[in-house]
This record gives sequence, structure tokens and C-alpha cells, in this order.
Amino acid sequence: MITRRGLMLVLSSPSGAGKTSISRKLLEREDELSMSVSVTTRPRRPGEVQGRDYLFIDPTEFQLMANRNELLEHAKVFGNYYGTPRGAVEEALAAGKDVLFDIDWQGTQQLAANARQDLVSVFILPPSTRELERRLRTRAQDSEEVVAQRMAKAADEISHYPEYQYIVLNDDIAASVEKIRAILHAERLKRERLVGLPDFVRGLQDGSGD
Ligand SMILES: Nc1ncnc2c1ncn2[C@@H]1O[C@H](COP(=O)(O)OP(=O)(O)OP(=O)(O)O)[C@@H](O)[C@H]1O
Ligand SMILES: Nc1nc2c(ncn2[C@@H]2O[C@H](COP(=O)(O)O)[C@@H](O)[C@H]2O)c(=O)[nH]1
Repeated sequence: MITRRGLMLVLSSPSGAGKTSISRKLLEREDELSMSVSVTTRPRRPGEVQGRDYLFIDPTEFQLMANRNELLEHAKVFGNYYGTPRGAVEEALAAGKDVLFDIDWQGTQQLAANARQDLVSVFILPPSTRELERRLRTRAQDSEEVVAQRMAKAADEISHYPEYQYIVLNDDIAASVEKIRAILHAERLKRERLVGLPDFVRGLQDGSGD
């Protein structure tokens, strides 16, 4: 019997390039994929739902979670704290399920340091700086000040693209989703992820695997 270890599919990008939009569409199409819901100290945006988009917590609670080693990775991004709760991810991976992450480059580096073999990392680029700013503005969920702060950090975020295995230029969202699905489907077939493969092949070779 061949089974498979779950993988961690990470999407990173400068703010506004499209990670959240792409993630939602991926989850609609991929039954075996679940979203890692982060904790954050950032204020909730209009329309965001507690427990679906984030677990919104206060800085004291965040610090407690970090101290208790309940976060798989954590980072300060744009002045707020964000982190990945460890329990849900470890449970899903152990059950052979894949987990989708929308996290920044700092978090990706931490996951890579601890579990590089289970990580599939994708960096999403916007088609242009002008389009990135247009997307942040038309999302209409952040103040002028926040948009300016995120645009000021975009070049720095983009400088981390060489740390990622795959690059997707998010011009057309449907096409971007299909590209990431293709990455996911190919990565699922990687020999290294298959558990029980040597025994299965040995059975084929010696004829005992009927
Ligand atoms: N390919 C695309 N073409 C046009 N608009 C897009 C495209 N992808 C995403 N958008 C729009 O851009 C805006 C920002 O997208 P989204 O919130 O998904 O970005 P994000 O990378 O998750 O941002 P953040 O890092 O701030 O969470 C949204 O209004 C979304 O509808
Ligand atoms: N290292 C982590 N980064 C995270 C996590 N959750 C989200 N993020 C990143 O933060 C910025 C801003 O997100 P926003 O929702 O405030 O627009 C973005 O780059 C996210 O990818 C996390 O758990 N860890």
C-alpha cells in the first residue's frame, strides 16, 4: 500500500498581489487541501470573519501562544504580529492532508528551516507596481496610510522571490489558480513524499505483491 505525507503549500507575495483571492479559489477546487488559519493582532477588516480569515487575538495572547511553542512560525508584518497555530497543521499533515498557507517570507524561512522536505513554496508577483497599488486601493479595506505603508514595503518583499521554488505572475486570476493547481498536483507525485513505495516496488520485483 502506498500512502503520502501531506505537504505545506505556501503562497507569499507583496501585499495586494492576490494571495487571498487565489487561496479562496484553490480551496473551492481542491478537496484535499485545507487552509491554515493564522492568528493575528491586526484589527479585523470589514467583512472578515473570526476563525475563517484569521483568529484575531490581542498581543498578550499572541505572546503567550509564542511562549508556549504553539506557533509553527510567527513574524511581525507591517507593525502587527501574525503566526501559524501548530496543532491544526500537524494534525492535517499526519493524516496525509495538504495545507495551504498565506504567509510572508519570514514565516516561509522558518517553515523551511524546520520542514523543508514538506514545503512547496510559491511567490506571486503582480504584473506591475501600478497594478499592485490599484489592487490595494480597489480592495478598499485599508486606510490611505496603510496602503502607502504596504506599497513602501513592496520592493523589499519582492526581493525575497529567489527563496521560493515557483513563481506565478498573477495577471489573470483564473490562470494563476490553474498554474498553482498544476504545481500542487505534480508535487503530490514526488517520490520522496510516498510512504511504502520501496516495499510496494519490492513486491512487484519479487512477485509477492499480488
Ligand atoms: N489577477 C487579478 N486581477 C485583478 N485583480 C486581482 C487579481 N488578483 C487579485 N485581485 C484583486 O486585488 C485585491 C488584492 O487581492 P488579495 O486581497 O487577494 O491580495 P493579498 O495578496 O492577499 O493581499 P494581502 O497580502 O494584503 O493579504 C483584491 O481586491 C482582489 O480582488
Ligand atoms: N509569517 C506570517 N505571515 C502571515 C501570517 N498570516 C498572514 N501573513 C502575512 O501578513 C501579511 C499581511 O496580511 P494581511 O491579511 O494583513 O493583509 C501578508 O503578507 C500575509 O501573507 C502568518 O501566520 N505568518
